[in-house]
Amino acid sequence: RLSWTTKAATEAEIVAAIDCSEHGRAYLDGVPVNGVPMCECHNCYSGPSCSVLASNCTADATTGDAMFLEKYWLHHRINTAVLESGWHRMSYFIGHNFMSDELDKHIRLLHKAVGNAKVDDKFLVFGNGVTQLLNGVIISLSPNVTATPAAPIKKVVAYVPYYPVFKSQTKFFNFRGYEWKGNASDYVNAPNPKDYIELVTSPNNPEGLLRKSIIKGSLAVYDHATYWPHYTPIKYTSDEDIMLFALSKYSGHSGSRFGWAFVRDKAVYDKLTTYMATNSEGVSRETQLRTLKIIKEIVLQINQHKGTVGDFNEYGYTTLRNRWIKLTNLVAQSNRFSLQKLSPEYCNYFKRVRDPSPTYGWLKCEWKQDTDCSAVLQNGNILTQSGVRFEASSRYARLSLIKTQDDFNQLMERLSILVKAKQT
Ligand SMILES: C=C(NCc1c(COP(=O)(O)O)cnc(C)c1O)C(=O)O
Repeated sequence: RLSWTTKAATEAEIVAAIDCSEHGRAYLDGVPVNGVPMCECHNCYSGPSCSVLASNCTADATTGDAMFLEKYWLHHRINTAVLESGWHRMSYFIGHNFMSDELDKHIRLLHKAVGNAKVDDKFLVFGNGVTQLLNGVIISLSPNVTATPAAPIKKVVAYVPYYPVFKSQTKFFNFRGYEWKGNASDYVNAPNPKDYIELVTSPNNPEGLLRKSIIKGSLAVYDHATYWPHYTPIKYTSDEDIMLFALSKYSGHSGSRFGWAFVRDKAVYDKLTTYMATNSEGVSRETQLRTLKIIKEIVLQINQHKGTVGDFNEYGYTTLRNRWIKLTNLVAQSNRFSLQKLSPEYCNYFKRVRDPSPTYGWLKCEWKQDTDCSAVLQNGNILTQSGVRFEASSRYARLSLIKTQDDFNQLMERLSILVKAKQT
């Protein structure tokens, strides 16, 4: 018989039952109205229960907020709810280097079940998202210019188009041991490749192609934020010196701020754990508990229901594949736009050829006068990220395909008007 947990469980179920018309959500920590957390509505919706749809509202396809996975967690609510006591892990200390041993174990089990990364011979470091680990890894690979003033500083590069945070974060922290040096393709034949920290995103953000390092011998950091079956065929088990993974992209829990790094080299591991201790004393213990719960459910469903929609990976892939089919069919109706070319390929996880299901549409404006694609789309009430942010041409714009169903529907409605327009 439950006792002290009844109140918390009851509160959680009352809030979960608040009707937001499927166009929003109420949360335990939401702003209360008459003592009840208010509905937080999806884009274009408003009103106490998110039932009012603004006419001609602007679609927002800017962020990689993987809310398309929310429905899976609603279906799997029994195995993934976490009730946390008021005294849960109050101490600074947990497991090893501020990391839960149990979570370490289950992350490794997850990769073995999916087959996307070789993990047995590598150290594992948790971070507050890949966002925190990225700077941690760059600093860990760079010289301490105070201790070793003669050591050459590292040149941080990425092959265009690349994830804009690589440049903005590296320039923001501006540590003396490294500097941002731009497009990796400018240094392919560098005489001193070990001086280069090459950020390799695979699959790449924005267009979703699998990538490998292009500077032979560089210190390559593989950002595998989307190297999961939702987004790409698992063509090989990645076995790189440094590999980064993001819970935000895999399970959709961007708000939990959890990422992890597999590191082959012990010295780099030690520097990275020192960075994590110095920067934030590790990752919130609440987040580690929540992440463990989510990953345990994913592994359980893979073991019990692989290949059905009960399998998280199948659910994610099927949902995104359907969206990609709708988008490509719409864009094909005119010569105004084109999308990245992706082909069906064999996937080692699904053990079959699977269709493309990328995270983003990498849209090109083909009409001569449409030189600023993001502006063309904004004039059509669609917000996107301009190709310029990725150091690509302004003729490109990135469309996020992973937000809520409402977001995707609004994107498609607005885009179909632009597709049907006649060239003047
Ligand atoms: C949210 C977006 N990107 C997330 C992202 C991240 C962020 O991961 P976090 O674990 O959420 O911090 C890291 N690396 C790549 C290649 C990414 O695409 C975006 O591109 O809109």
